[in-house]
Amino acid sequence: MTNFNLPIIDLADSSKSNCATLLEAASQHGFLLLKNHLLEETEIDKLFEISKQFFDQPTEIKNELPITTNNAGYVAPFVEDLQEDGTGEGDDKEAFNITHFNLSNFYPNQPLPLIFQKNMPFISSTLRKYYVMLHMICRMLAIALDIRDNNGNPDHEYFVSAHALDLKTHSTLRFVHYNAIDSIDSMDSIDSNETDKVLAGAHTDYGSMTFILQRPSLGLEVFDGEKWIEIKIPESDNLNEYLIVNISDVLSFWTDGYLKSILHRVRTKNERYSVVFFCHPSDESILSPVNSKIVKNYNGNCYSLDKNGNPLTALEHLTMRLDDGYKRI
Ligand SMILES: O=C(O)CCC(=O)C(=O)O
Ligand SMILES: [Fe+2]
Repeated sequence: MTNFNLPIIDLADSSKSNCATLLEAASQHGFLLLKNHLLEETEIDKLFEISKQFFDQPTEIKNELPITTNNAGYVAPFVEDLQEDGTGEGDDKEAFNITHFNLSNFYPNQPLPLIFQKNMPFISSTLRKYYVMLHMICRMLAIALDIRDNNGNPDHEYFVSAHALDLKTHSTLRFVHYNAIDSIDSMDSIDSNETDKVLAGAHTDYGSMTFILQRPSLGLEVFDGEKWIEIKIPESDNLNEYLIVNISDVLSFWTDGYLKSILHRVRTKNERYSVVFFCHPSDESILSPVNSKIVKNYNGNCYSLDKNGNPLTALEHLTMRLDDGYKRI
């Protein structure tokens, strides 16, 4: 399988030329690596510790708060099927979703297992940092796209405003655990030439952008239109140097497809943990293309309409995608 070195974007550099570099990465590849991001090594370690503590528990305990139709709680193996083309058998992974945040204090309005409850002050402080990074990236993209308001004046806060902290959103923090393949019973179903197995089916993400942390650093693959490509993270002494960012559906709709929401999946035989933060704009955000010359000239015709021909809201799009992914609940 081909490897792919993701473009690296320095979050500490807000110069106009770096905004343009970010836009190019987001429009060419849809996946990128952030360096000089805001998460400390100790924080990332702690997120994975909390995750392991939760998933190490017996199934009955994990299942005390099963996933709800509005995406909160524990996702047992095979409950979710991310594979978009309908050929999937369900994902052999388990996850816990924390969602419905009150963005003024980053506490969720959902019942939580004890392990997450105990660590909520820490988790909230991490979420606050994710939002700072989200806003920085939103602003850089808007500058590079040179978004204008109705009067033709620069509106470089357009994406930031859609993610304002006083709005209702479905941003979601997800802890995911993939089993090692030799502990999976269904070895027969694995192609004899293949040592790895798809553990999260091919899909695009539903929000505006996604931040991904993974341990170990392998298993993520993106589809380049013809073939699957394994994402390679550059060797570094510092395990936490890079944070993966994945441009998702909402930013793609807002830019008429100029920014790419790329099909991706997880395929590995190793035990793997990931901590994924799905950023969503306010539920009411309209998913129609922004006022930008670059977007107009691109003319991608790439956004969804409802049955009356109106652009979808972020919540309508999310609800549609969740219904599709959780056929089993
Ligand atoms: O586990 C990962 O690294 C990413 C999983 C994923 O793509 C998703 O849950 O949307
Ligand atoms: Fe994803």
